Amino acid sequence: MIISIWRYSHLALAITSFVFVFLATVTGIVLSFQPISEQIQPFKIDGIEQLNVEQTIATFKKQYPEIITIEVDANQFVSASVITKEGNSLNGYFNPKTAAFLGQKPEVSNLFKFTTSLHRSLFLKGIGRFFVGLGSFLLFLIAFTGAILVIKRQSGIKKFFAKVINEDFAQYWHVILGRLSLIPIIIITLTGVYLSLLKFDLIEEKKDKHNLNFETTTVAEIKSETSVFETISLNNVETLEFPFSEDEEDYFILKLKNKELLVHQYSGQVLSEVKDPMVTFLSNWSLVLHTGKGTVLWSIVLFIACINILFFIYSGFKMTIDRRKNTVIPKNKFTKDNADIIILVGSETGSTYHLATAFFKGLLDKGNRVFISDLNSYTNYKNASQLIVLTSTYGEGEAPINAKKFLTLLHSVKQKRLMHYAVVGFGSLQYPEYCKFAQIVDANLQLHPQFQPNVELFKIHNQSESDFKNWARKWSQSVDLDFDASTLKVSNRARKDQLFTVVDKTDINIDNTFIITLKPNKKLKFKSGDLLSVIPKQDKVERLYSIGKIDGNIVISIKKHEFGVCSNYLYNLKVNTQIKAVVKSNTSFNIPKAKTVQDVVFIANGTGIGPFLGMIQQSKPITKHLFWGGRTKQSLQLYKNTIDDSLNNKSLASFNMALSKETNDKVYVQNVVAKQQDLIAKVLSNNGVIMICGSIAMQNQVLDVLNKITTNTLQQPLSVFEQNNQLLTDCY
Ligand SMILES: Cc1cc2nc3c(=O)[nH]c(=O)nc-3n(C[C@H](O)[C@H](O)[C@H](O)COP(=O)(O)O)c2cc1C
Repeated sequence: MIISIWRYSHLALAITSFVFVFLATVTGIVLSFQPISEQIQPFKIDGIEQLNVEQTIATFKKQYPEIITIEVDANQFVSASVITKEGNSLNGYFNPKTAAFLGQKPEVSNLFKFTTSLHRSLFLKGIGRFFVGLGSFLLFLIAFTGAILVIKRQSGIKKFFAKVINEDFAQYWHVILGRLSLIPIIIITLTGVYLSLLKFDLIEEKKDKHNLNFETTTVAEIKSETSVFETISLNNVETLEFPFSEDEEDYFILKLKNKELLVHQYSGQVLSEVKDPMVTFLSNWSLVLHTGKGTVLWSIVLFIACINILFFIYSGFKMTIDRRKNTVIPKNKFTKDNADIIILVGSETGSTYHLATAFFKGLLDKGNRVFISDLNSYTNYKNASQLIVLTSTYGEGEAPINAKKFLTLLHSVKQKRLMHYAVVGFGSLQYPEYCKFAQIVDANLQLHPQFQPNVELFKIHNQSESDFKNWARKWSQSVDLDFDASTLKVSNRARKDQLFTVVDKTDINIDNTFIITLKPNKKLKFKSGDLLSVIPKQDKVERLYSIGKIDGNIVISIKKHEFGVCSNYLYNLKVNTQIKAVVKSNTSFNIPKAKTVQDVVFIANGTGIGPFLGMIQQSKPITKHLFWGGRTKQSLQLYKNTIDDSLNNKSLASFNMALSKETNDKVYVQNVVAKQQDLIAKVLSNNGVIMICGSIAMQNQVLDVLNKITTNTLQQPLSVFEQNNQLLTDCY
């Protein structure tokens, strides 16, 4: 709940201040170039810190009979106002070492003038200034609430800069850039607020007055001490006003960075010194920090910070819109009390709702009485016999936002009927506490007297649709429901189709199978085991194909079904034509990293070999073994060259084949796996991985065989290796 307060505050502040922040940022980007454009002008003389004021006055006096002022600006350019020997007045930049005139002060460009007005007051004078000041304060609050959100997300201030897992572009960069530009943004906003308060006289700059009379100046002339001008280097000067006349009561006014001195014009003694109040010190620093005046480096930091603010506006709103789009609970047809099946969803950013909704609709379509809600709405259900919990995990193994109250409710709400339950955890293997909250929910339901499990806790990495369909299949079998999980229609999240060119397509073989090779038209990152999503125009239903990557192309092995809409569509594509599709990453079925795993066993039947065709060719220092089941020797022809090449160049260590229609004794892939139990046991005990792709029927048979092998030879059930992520499946 707490995190939601901070998130809503962050969002509410962003929405209310959007216009001002946007305008201030865009103008800020333009204005950050002003100090840079000033610094590149040719008026800077190196080494002015080695000159003292005495020397400078002497140099100027040699050249000009009368000097009115000398100034040193934030860029360390020296300007002066003098009268020449010819009696002309000369104003502009000078070389303090020679008193030579360098040029007139250039006019501030119209672009900077215009942008400054817009930045300061939106051309609305006082009221505009007020709103800009307010906008600056709101941006400070946004940065502050953002920092709190990062602390919460990272589970503590100490982990503020710890690694962030990249699951979503907008979210990842919002956090990464937010952390990096937090300090500059806080500085920009606080100095902005300070400067506004100054403008409205809400902060008063009370300067002390000099205490000087004629007697002081006369006494000063008598004492012969060294001139103060000799002790002050020129770069510390802001302005030096020369005496109005030669009368001894007229003096120099020397404005330094932190004080003002009145200096006797003949003796060089300090007649009076007034220190700047704290307010002036802060005002000067605020101006420098807010505008970058005089420093190219800080101007660049300000520029980058402004660009980041624009990115935060984009990524922040994108995340909000995505979240809103995602977290729509579908309309219930049945009430909680007249439904038989209750689906409760736990989700932080809404992704789980896609699969939950598809499942809910699939069950409804089959005439089931289903009710869906979020986990925080858990209550008693009069007629329901099945509870399904679909929940993600957040923070460090914590409940997502709409599930925080669930565990308390579970123990306080009295459930009159005995219910069967199933829990599906959605998470990411990149987090150490993988699907932890689902585990906690499952453990609590196990201990609850009113609940009985019907399938084991099921964990899903990266919202894998195929894994979810596998679970849905298992669950529907366990409750004896006529439900075809493969027909679940999952809505397409902001689908961005890409173009692919058909570069090769084989004829169909004896089993009506063919291989299609597609080349992405644009550079695309993908791996063998990822999924190609195709939506044929005819029925607009998404199909997912496991892909292999060979020479940067996508290779798919497809069985052409007589009335199969998508398989016929793909088969009828001609070489060099283009198709629209999307590659979906499927990290739970990519070949593991060679660092962690040394041996991998691939098991497939039929077209399930597709992703493995890419994997066996990869030249990773992993020992790879392939088991494949087909019907006849001819069935192998499609894949033979790739397998032979891989065996020849040793990227594949062994190949075991089972042919079910070649001889009378039907041999299936699970039979050849059973014969290689030593290899399987060695791979699993060596922390290796087994990957299975193909039909569900084959998967079930293979899992039985594997379980026997692990139980007999390693004295552990297969589930132990499954929990250890040593068993990866992608079956349909
Ligand atoms: C900040 C953050 C923390 C996460 N922590 C975990 C975690 O501890 N364990 C885990 O398995 N997944 C974790 N995840 C991954 C999410 O559970 C996963 O992305 C899930 O699919 C999100 O589903 P949802 O959008 O429905 O909440 C985390 C994600 C984020 C952004």
